[in-house]
Amino acid sequence: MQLEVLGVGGAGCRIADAIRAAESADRSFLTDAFAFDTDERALNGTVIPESHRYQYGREDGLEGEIDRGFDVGRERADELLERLDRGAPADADAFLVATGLGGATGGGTTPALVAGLQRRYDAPVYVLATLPADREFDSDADVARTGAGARSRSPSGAGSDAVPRPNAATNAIAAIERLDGLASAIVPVDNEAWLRPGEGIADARERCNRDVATRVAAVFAGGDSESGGDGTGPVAQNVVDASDVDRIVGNESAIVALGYGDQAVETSGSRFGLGLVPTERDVETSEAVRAVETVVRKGIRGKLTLECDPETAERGLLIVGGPPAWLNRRAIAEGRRTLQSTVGGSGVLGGDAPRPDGDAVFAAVVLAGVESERLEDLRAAAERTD
Ligand SMILES: Nc1nc2c(ncn2[C@@H]2O[C@H](COP(=O)(O)OP(=O)(O)OP(=O)(O)O)[C@@H](O)[C@H]2O)c(=O)[nH]1
Repeated sequence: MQLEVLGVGGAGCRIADAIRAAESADRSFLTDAFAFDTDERALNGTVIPESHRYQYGREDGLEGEIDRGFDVGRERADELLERLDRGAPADADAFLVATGLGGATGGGTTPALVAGLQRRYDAPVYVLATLPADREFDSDADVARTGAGARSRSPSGAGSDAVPRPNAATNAIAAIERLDGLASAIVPVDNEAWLRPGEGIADARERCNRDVATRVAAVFAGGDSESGGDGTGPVAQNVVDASDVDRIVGNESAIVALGYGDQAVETSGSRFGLGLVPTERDVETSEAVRAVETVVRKGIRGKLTLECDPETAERGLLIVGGPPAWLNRRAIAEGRRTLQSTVGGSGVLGGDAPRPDGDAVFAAVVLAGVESERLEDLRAAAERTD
C-alpha cells in the first residue's frame, strides 16, 4: 500500500525521517514524506528533501502553550496542505500524521491538519502521536538521573527536548481530545514506557524513532502483492492491503497499539552457502514453526507502542514476514488463531510478507480499540496541573 507521511513539530519530523529511512529501496510504501515545523533548526536536522520541508508560524516558539498552538494550526493548516501538491497525495491509500504530544507545535497543528486532510481526500488519516514521559513534567519522576544533571548532559542539538515541559500532560490530553472524532485512528507511542531509567528524550529518541519506524514499515509495507517491487519476487499468499488495515483500525478514532517481534534466521550467507537462497526443504519444519511461534508471541505479548492489555482490543491484524522458506503456513494460521483468541472478537485479519533478502522472521501486530491506563494516568496528571 502507499502511505503519505506528514511529520509535524520536532518529534513528528524526526519520526517521519525515521519512517523514510525504514523504507527499503526495493519495497516502497511511501508516496511522500513531509516535515512541517515552526523551528527551522529542527527542520534542517532531518534528511527529508528541502522541497518537502516547510517552516511555518513563529520562529520564536509558542512557549509550550497549546491554545496558541491550536490557533496557529487553524491559521496555517491550509498553507501546509498546499505543500502536499509538491508530491502525489492523491495516490495515497492512507495518510499518517506523525507528531509529538506534550509541546505546542505538533499537538497544536495536528488537529487542524487532520481535519483538512479529511476534507480534501478520501483516504483515511491516521495519527501517530508520542505521549510525554512523566519525567518531562514531573520533577519527582525518575529522579535517578534525570533532572538538571541529565538536562545539562544533553547534546547541544537537543533543543527544546532538554527543557522540562510542565504543561506536557495537559497539552497531550488537550490534543488527544481534539483528535477524537477527527482522526481515523490514533496510534499513541508512550515515551514513558520506551525510555530507560535515567534517560532523557534526546538520549533515547533515535532508538525509539527507529523502533517505531520498523513497526510502521512492517504494517504498511506489509505483504505487497509485488513483493519484489518490480513484480518478480515471491508473492504473499495473503496480501494485507490498505482496505484490510482500514477494516481493522476503523474510522472512529480508535486507540491502536502496535506490537512487533523478530528473530534472526539462517539464510543463504550462513548455513546454505553463499548466494544460495534456502528452499523450504532446506529449513526444518519444526525450526520454521518455532520461529513463527516465537515472533507472534513477542508481537502480541512483547513491548507495545502503548502499554495495554491485548485482551481489551476489539480487532487485530497479524502480518508474519521473512525469507519465504521460513514462512510456515500452518504456523502463521495458528498465530492468527492465537491473536483471535486474544482479542476475543471476530475482527482479526492476517497476512504474510515474503522478504527474499531478509535475514529475520518477524511479526507485526495491530491491536485496535484498546483501553490503556496510561491515557487515564496522563489525564489525571493534567487535572492536577490545571
Ligand atoms: N519518541 C520521540 N518523542 C519525542 C521526540 N522529540 C520529542 N519527543 C516528545 O514529543 C514531545 C513534543 O516535543 P516536540 O515535538 O519537540 O515539540 P513541538 O511539537 O515541536 O512543540 P514546541 O517545542 O512546543 O514548539 C516531547 O514532550 C517529547 O515527549 C523524538 O524524537 N522521539
